[in-house]
Amino acid sequence: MLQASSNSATDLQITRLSKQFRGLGKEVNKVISDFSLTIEKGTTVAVVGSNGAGKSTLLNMISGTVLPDSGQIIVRGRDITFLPSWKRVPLVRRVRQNPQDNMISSLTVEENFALALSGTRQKYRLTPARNRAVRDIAVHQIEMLGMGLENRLHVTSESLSGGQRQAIALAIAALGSPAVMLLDEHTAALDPNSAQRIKEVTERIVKESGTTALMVTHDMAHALKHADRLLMLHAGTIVMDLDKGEMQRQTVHQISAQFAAHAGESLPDETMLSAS
Ligand SMILES: Nc1ncnc2c1ncn2[C@@H]1O[C@H](COP(=O)(O)OP(=O)(O)OP(=O)(O)O)[C@@H](O)[C@H]1O
Repeated sequence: MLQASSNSATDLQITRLSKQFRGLGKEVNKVISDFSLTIEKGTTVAVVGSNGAGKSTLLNMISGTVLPDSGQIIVRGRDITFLPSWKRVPLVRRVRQNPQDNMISSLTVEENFALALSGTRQKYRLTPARNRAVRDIAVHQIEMLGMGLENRLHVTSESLSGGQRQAIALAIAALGSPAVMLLDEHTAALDPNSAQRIKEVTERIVKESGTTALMVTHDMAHALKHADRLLMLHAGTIVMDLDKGEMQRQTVHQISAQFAAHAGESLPDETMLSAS
């Protein structure tokens, strides 16, 4: 495996990444074009933008479910650009929008932990579910959530609410403090109260595990409150990149007006809804 050089303060370094898809009529859709990004260790970066801007495709390439046409992705100094997704597990974790996609519904919470733990050693199997050490780790992770879910280790994940599942998914994603956590609209499918709870839990989990988070969201208020940096995407490129100071100095409407000036179109209604 190629060991790429990168700054030790950098968790994620993307260089000149491009991806295009071909339609049935062979028309080419350039989804991500010449995309470069460097993220400092422990930073939470929110990614917002137009519909179809390429946000999910970007996360897919970092998690390895889609391979880029060109460019390079380096995580903690390791070139993962073409590494199979399962081999990225120790470095990159993802929490998806739909709670059902984050755990195996028919397995208990403890078994889901066991599976995830064996995956970090790249040998997926359930045997460790009977292991006391797995239980201790699961309890420790669940305690971090502060939601009183410690007594739910032996229920199947399908019997948990959507918010409880997303919370457990975050605790599983934080196992072993991965370099990068990808949060893919992970509160979008929840009712407002659960979404608010999960946003707070996310901030705690991300900070406690010292991980770098890349958080795709259509919730502008969430992005401004919880992120250290805001990237705004349009047509596969970054049209705005604001640090915390710049995010705090401007109103949501100023940011949105700047986006419209750069992108030639307004942010989607659902993005502004949360901030109005
Ligand atoms: N596997 C695929 N095959 C063909 N086209 C794809 C594929 N995946 C994504 N696309 C196209 O790439 C473009 C970007 O899609 P993507 O899902 O990355 O956007 P997004 O920014 O996440 O959008 P949204 O905010 O609406 O979820 C869209 O035009 C989409 O149709």
